[in-house]
Amino acid sequence: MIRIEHLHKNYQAGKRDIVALQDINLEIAQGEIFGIIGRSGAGKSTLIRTLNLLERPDSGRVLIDGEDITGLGHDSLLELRQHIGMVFQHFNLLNAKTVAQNIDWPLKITGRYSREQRNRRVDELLQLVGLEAHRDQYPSQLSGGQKQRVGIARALANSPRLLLCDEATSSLDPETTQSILRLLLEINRKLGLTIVLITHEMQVIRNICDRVAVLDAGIVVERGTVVDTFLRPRHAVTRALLSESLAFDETLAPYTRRADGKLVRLTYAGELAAQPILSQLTAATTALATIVQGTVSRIKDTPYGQLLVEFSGDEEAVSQVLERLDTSGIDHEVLA
Ligand SMILES: Nc1ncnc2c1ncn2[C@@H]1O[C@H](COP(=O)(O)OP(=O)(O)OP(=O)(O)O)[C@@H](O)[C@H]1O
Repeated sequence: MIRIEHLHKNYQAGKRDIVALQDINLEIAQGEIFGIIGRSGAGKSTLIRTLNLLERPDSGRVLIDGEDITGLGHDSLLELRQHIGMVFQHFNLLNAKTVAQNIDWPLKITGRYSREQRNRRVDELLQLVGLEAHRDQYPSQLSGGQKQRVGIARALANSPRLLLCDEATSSLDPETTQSILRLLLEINRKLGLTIVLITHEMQVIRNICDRVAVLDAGIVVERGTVVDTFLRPRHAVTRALLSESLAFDETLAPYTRRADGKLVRLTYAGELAAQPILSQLTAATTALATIVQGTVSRIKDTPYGQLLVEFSGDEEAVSQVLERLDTSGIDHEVLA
């Protein structure tokens, strides 16, 4: 649906040339939620803004449904932007207008609809984002989460093909973030809408994205399904962003290790997460399994586990467990 080819973008800051994007190549499929994550200054905003040409790349192409949008003239670009909704970190609402008027605004400026048609559409959108009771309030009377719901309804007004979210939850508290993420997921599923979002929070990616690209200094350093990227991060930047992932915490060892066994990191996902894997690995042996550290949780709809386990006891029994691990389908690494 979206193809980004050899995208480059530099900024000029005085005499300095700042490279914001370097040879970005990405494909984003129809109906998926695609996340772009990176540290501050990585180029995320620049990249997402090239998808509706709020930012013009210096070279490269952005194809949406096969059409190269970088070649569009002024009128075609305005037309295109009606089909690409955008949600902003700071909401960007019109403060002198009510909730309903804010949502109506993009409908009104097309000049295509009667007042009655617009009212009907605004009612539908208010219902979709759960703000029926706030129709006639002003942005100053709303919470951050409610403001973002208005922002989302407004972005959806013209039934876009694509929704861009620029740090849509970064100004919200964790609970409100979750409710906005649930809303985005619901919209994606109900409307089959493609969503591209940028964030610096892995939590956002983990909760709703299907695939992710990790951006660093204007370069895509890693990309893949969220499950794969989270459970098997390859690049140091991804590992650093994954602060919640299971880095071995040295300070735990004296408390939780028996210190005479093999310390093994186990990573598994999907059906394996519902299996009694430790019992199966040690069954009919005298080996003991001690959990040193661990997480069992989910990435979007995929359950997973990451455990640090010490297998101890009789040497032969421990070897037998390690052999079983090799044929188990569980990713594992013997650490000590
Ligand atoms: N208008 C501009 N003029 C000059 N430099 C810019 C401009 N906009 C962005 N930059 C620079 O380009 C690089 C990428 O910026 P960008 O805002 O895309 O990163 P980001 O990943 O979105 O960062 P943040 O998470 O802090 O918003 C940074 O070095 C930034 O300072």
